Amino acid sequence: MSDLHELCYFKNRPITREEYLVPLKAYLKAGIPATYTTEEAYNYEHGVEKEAESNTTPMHLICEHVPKDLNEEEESVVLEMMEQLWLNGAGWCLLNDKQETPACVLLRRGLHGSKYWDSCVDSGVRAEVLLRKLNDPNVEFLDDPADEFSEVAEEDDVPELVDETKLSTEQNKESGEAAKAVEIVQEMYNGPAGATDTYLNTELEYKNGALVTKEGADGVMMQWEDELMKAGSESLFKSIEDPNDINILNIGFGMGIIDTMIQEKRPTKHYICEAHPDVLRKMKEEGWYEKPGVVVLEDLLTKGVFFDGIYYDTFSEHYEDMVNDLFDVVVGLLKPTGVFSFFNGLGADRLVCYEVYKKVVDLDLSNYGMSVEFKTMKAPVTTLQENDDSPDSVWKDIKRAYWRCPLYYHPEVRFM
Ligand SMILES: C[S@@+](CC[C@H](N)C(=O)[O-])C[C@H]1O[C@@H](n2cnc3c(N)ncnc32)[C@H](O)[C@@H]1O
Repeated sequence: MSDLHELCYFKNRPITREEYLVPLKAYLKAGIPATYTTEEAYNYEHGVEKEAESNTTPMHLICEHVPKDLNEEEESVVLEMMEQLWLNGAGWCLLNDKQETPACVLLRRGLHGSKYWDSCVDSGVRAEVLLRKLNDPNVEFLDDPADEFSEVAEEDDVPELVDETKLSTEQNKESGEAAKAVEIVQEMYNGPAGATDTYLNTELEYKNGALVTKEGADGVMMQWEDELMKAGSESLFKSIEDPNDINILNIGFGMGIIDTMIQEKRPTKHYICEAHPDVLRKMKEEGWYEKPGVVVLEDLLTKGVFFDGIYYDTFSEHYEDMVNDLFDVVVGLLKPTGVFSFFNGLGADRLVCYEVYKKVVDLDLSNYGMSVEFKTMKAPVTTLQENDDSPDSVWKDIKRAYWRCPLYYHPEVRFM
């Protein structure tokens, strides 16, 4: 084990700047990467050449060993140690041998919501926002960023944010671990199916309280989400401009759960946008095309109608689609008093990713002059991994669980 790792076990108390922060900074300055793993240290010491499969980083060790009874002073030293590691490119979503990110370790130890947890989430948000910028074709890189990196690293008086951004950029570009982390995150956020075109050409079936793809058994919609849909339908009727002229739009019919709830509230007009032929067939069979006030749109056309409430819950679409296309549409179609809500499954494979995306979506919406409020709800325990083998697990016969969080953050979005 390296000295850097040794430090992260917090064997000596009290935790002071001199004993912990100062050496940590020195190791990093001497060139030990913030992503140096215990597996790499082991392989080095034992002459193993094979690349390790897991990544237990110093950040994992800190999250695993930070004592729970720290006083304020000690806590601030630990937080500064974490900041130093983030600043030097520690990965917020690298996985240890238990497939845990550093924040997952905190969660397991009952430290969800602690300052250490917030530090992990904030680092994730910065990394995600930066990643977006790096992928933006309009961003130009000036000169050779490697030169800039070494200059910046040596200047102590450079403002922190600038410093961190440049360091992280380099880390993301140069480190294999960071690239792997990016892959993991993208996989997490991309949801159960990749592309809309493929999805629309995939046969679906309604089976055992779920809408699934016929061959792959991907869950498109499941009955256990009804409480979440209830919260969605309530939100849509919260800011009605004229009670005699209520217009609601739902994008994505699925099992018609939210649409049935919307119907019970008798809006003047209820637009439903749905694209999949098998779902449209089901809607015809169930008489949705003939219901008074219901307008079925097979494509999201602008009809000169403005909505009191818009709900969005589709399948196989990526977060980028929401930011790049949907938010434009919402801004154009929502009444100034209206409420927009959506099925919030962004990053729901793990709580830390879910909370990172909660912040990212807030930042993105603010660019549209909108703000989001989240109401915390409990998600059914049968969705959690530890219940996978129980007979009432909702994931029985479903290829891939798309929900693993104990909480659901129900979003309500309004113009600021
Ligand atoms: C998760 S389900 C919606 C479930 C619905 N909220 C409910 O309460 O039952 C997603 C639905 O969105 C539909 N969908 C997928 N892509 C779409 C698109 N581009 N436009 C409209 N609907 C789409 C799918 O066919 C599917 O019926």
